[in-house]
Amino acid sequence: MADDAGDRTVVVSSPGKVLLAGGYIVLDRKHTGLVFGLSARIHVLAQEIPTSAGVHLSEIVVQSPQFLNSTWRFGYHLVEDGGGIKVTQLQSGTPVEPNHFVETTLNYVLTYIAQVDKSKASHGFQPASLLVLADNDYYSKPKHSSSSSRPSSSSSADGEEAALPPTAPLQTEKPPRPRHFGTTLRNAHKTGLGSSAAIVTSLTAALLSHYLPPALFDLATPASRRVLHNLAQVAHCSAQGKIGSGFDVASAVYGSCLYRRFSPALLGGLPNPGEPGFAAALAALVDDVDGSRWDCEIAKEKVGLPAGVAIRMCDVDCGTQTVSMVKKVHEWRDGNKEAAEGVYAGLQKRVDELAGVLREGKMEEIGKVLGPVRDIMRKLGQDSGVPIEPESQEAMLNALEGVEGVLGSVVPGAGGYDAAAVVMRDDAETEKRVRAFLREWSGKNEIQVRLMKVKGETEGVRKEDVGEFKVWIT
Ligand SMILES: Nc1ncnc2c1ncn2[C@@H]1O[C@H](COP(=O)(O)OP(=O)(O)O)[C@@H](O)[C@H]1O
Ligand SMILES: C[C@@](O)(CCOP(=O)(O)OP(=O)(O)O)CC(=O)O
Repeated sequence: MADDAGDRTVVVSSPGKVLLAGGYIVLDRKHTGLVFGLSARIHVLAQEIPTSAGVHLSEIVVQSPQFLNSTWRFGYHLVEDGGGIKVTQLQSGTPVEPNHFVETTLNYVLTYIAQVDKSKASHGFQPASLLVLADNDYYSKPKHSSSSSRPSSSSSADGEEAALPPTAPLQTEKPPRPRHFGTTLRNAHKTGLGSSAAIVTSLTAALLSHYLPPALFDLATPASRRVLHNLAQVAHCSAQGKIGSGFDVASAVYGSCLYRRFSPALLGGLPNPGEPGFAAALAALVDDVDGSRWDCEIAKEKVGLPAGVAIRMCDVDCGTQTVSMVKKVHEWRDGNKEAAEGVYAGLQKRVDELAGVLREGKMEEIGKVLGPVRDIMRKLGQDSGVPIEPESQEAMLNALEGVEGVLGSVVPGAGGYDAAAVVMRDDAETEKRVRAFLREWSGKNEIQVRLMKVKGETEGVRKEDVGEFKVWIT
């Protein structure tokens, strides 16, 4: 193991997101969306893998100890003709399902690192272990589990302990104890907080911080955060099939902001990983030395939250397909240009108003601007034949808005059946009333809705104190 191994151990975390207003319109560069970061974070701990003298290992291992069968081992090689670093998932023992977002991120980030630090291209990468720890709100509690604790060894009938590192996590307070969900990642029920953007961002930041010297990458500097943003956007877009506006990666890096997307054409000329010229083209795009390529706007100063007000998320026990919803809305927009322009401009006006009201702390006006946001989203859904604010959500939100302390509500992001955002007074009494309301509503209706712990928060990516994660360090 290298002498400076201790210094290379790093923990980075990024927040989840809620697009409070601006769904669909934010896909168009003419418009903006109001996005808040969330207190639920995904942490990635990067550390060297210690090797015995004489043993040569060239592996990068990514593990998600909260899920079954979630250790991904990768070998890597340098591709000729400037094709960059390509990783290959290694299988041994029980076959492990590929993790497309992780694999894609490794291809992009290792290529970038080898391009800016030539010693990596010639001498290779020291083996590294990357541990992913997601705050529990990213996934619904497994139905059979009664408490927040990780299963004990004795309760492990299905081999889930095998996914855990040798030193078990025992911390109770900070950071919150990560739950084992007792399932594979594929079968986990996501709550829609933006896990892929947060993991791609944290993994990218952890790899850059772990492998590059501070002179080349230091998360504390605006220049490095720009590199992180650009690289994470490119990797996430590639893994996602270039369909999103990138608001989720922007908020994972910068936290809450009014977001205007980058031109989709920006990524058009980039070869795929492994293709000739990929490495140089990627580094040029990410570094964007003259600042001419990345035209996204991330306005943090336009976003705020009045003291005593919280944005809270409700998890609704139903699924929603963002991609097919976007496709249908776009079909409607393309066939009804004039009407769509009116609806989009109307929503933009409300997005700006909402940002202004929240920023200026006008608590009493929050409901007055969120109401019209809901009306426009509902109408957009009706016009395009997409359940953006379906009747079941409409009825629930209308009733929820009658609970004392609730200032307004909205179906966030693309809308649909799976989530609701509530802007409410940030006190225990309001929380109690909201929980009681949701319990009663779930009892009387055929949906299960629950208030999650997560709250809107303004901070983006950050380095964490490694000492708080020492039980995970091997
Ligand atoms: N804890 C985790 N560990 C490893 N990969 C994860 C984790 N959570 C999410 N991912 C990655 O993100 C993908 C989920 O992305 P996606 O379906 O777009 O959901 P979301 O809307 O939450 O971003 C997973 O398939 C996996 O590749
Ligand atoms: C439609 C959108 O404008 C907003 C979607 O927001 P969600 O928060 O619903 O997104 P997912 O987490 O991917 O389901 C698409 C976009 O801007 O990427």
